[in-house]
Amino acid sequence: MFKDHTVKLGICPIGWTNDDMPELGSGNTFEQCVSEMALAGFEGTEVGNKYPKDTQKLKKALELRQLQIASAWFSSFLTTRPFKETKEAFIEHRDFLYEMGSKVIVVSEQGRSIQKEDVPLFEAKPHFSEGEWELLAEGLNLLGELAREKGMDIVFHHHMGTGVQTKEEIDKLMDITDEDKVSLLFDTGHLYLSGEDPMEVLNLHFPRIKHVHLKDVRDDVAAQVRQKKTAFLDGVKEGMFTVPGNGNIDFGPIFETLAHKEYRGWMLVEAEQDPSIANPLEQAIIARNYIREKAEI
Ligand SMILES: O=C1C[C@@H](O)[C@H](O)[C@@H](O)C1=O
Ligand SMILES: [Co+2]
Repeated sequence: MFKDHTVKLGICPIGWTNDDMPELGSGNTFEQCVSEMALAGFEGTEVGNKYPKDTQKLKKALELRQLQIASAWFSSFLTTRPFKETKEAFIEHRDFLYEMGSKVIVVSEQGRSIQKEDVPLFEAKPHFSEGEWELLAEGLNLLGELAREKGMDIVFHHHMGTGVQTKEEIDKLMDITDEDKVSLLFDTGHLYLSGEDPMEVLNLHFPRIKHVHLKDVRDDVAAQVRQKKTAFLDGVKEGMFTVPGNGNIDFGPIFETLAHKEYRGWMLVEAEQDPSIANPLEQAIIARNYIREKAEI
């Protein structure tokens, strides 16, 4: 299906330790996490809160396991804080990723996000005013220029509970940002949970997609989250997300389209769950086997 070497397959540490809820998987060490990623058959990862900050130490630990750093999450506050604050933090983050050999930088706008708030996920997401959209577009174009200084790209992460969640909002963001400066991260789980058709976003925005998160959704848990007005992080703890092959998304057409359109870049399994309930190594193996079967890689 995928031609040799066009796609790299990774897994994010969020199934072992969760940056938003450090109590989840607090006993799981960095070494266990990266060893199990390699054991399950992955070649890359993103950065989690337990990874060494020292790039030499991190490189050594990864080289021993033949893993690469695909990218790492960056929270921007372009709609709510002075640009200077986001810029300074972004440059530090960019330089760390550059040193680690990454080509893309994941950016998520967290201005007015309810991602970490105790409010109903399906009712309380922010809706940006025209002024906020302008701030976001201008700021992202500037971050894109800063990334380009190092030959890198920013990939914008649409996300549940933020101002860029729905297909309509993604379409608008792509429309008002510079295609040469702002690329898109395609996260299957966030689109599906929001009620969008991931295939529509994939087909429409494929030329801008430079990073992929493979996240599955359990329909029954998602329905409970909606009905009980649960918050995002509580939904995560209840098992709203899982690894591909373990939930209700059919990844067959998604893989076929990515392969057919000759996607080049990383695809990373990213499934935040409670590791005391969903054993991270077992989940990683389930995902790896499913991808081998469905995507033939
Ligand atoms: O890429 C991601 C990073 C996480 O921190 C986030 O909450 C998760 O849902 C996600 O998609
Ligand atoms: Co994601």
